[in-house]
Amino acid sequence: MHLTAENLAARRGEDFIFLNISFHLAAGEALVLTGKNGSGKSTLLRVVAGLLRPEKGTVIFHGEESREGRHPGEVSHYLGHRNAMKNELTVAENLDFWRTFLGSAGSVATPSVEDATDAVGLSGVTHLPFGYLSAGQQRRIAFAKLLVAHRPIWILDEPTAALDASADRLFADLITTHQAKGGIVLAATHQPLGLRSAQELEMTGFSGVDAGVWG
Ligand SMILES: Nc1ncnc2c1ncn2[C@@H]1O[C@H](COP(=O)(O)OP(=O)(O)OP(=O)(O)O)[C@@H](O)[C@H]1O
Repeated sequence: MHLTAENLAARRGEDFIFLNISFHLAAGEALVLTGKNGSGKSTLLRVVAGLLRPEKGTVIFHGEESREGRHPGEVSHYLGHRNAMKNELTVAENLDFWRTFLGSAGSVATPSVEDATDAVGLSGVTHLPFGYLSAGQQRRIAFAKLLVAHRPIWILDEPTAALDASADRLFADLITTHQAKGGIVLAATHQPLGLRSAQELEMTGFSGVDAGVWG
């Protein structure tokens, strides 16, 4: 299993945000994107997730079940800045929706909604409307979405924003467990996540493109 990006370039509006980005991630490996605000981290993650079309270049996932390459967006979880949950639905209804909607890639067993909320340190909240939870609790439930449906690639944009120190450690442990099972992780972050087998890519944004940083 591996994920390969070759010579990716993306534009927002008139400007190129990055050019010639290439990377290769094998099973169990992670890519951590760093760089200042506006440097293009979210843009690159959205390209890999299939939410934005690259201006040029390719990104392809090769799984174990088939020799054919697929777009990684088909086999990824994307955790963006927003939590992608409905405030008026309960935690259980939200997670049930995602479990059904996403299905499971492959035949990997996934935890129940209750077990997934336990795993993010929030037992006994599944009956509450999502909107009743605090910002940090909501982020934890958004993370539980990654557990209730199996996806080999996790694409995480600032996953630990709004979290306390214990949640930081918990997320790092869940990500490490995903990697240990052969999962691939791409994460944009302003704070070290302490991931294992991680490559770092520092994004420089439009000014970097101008200065020829990306060659
Ligand atoms: N929808 C859009 N239309 C035009 N430009 C955009 C759009 N979204 C983002 N941009 C621009 O693209 C550049 C890269 O933004 P991006 O969100 O990828 O940065 P980032 O590194 O993730 O930043 P942050 O650390 O603040 O989350 C910025 O200059 C931003 O203004």
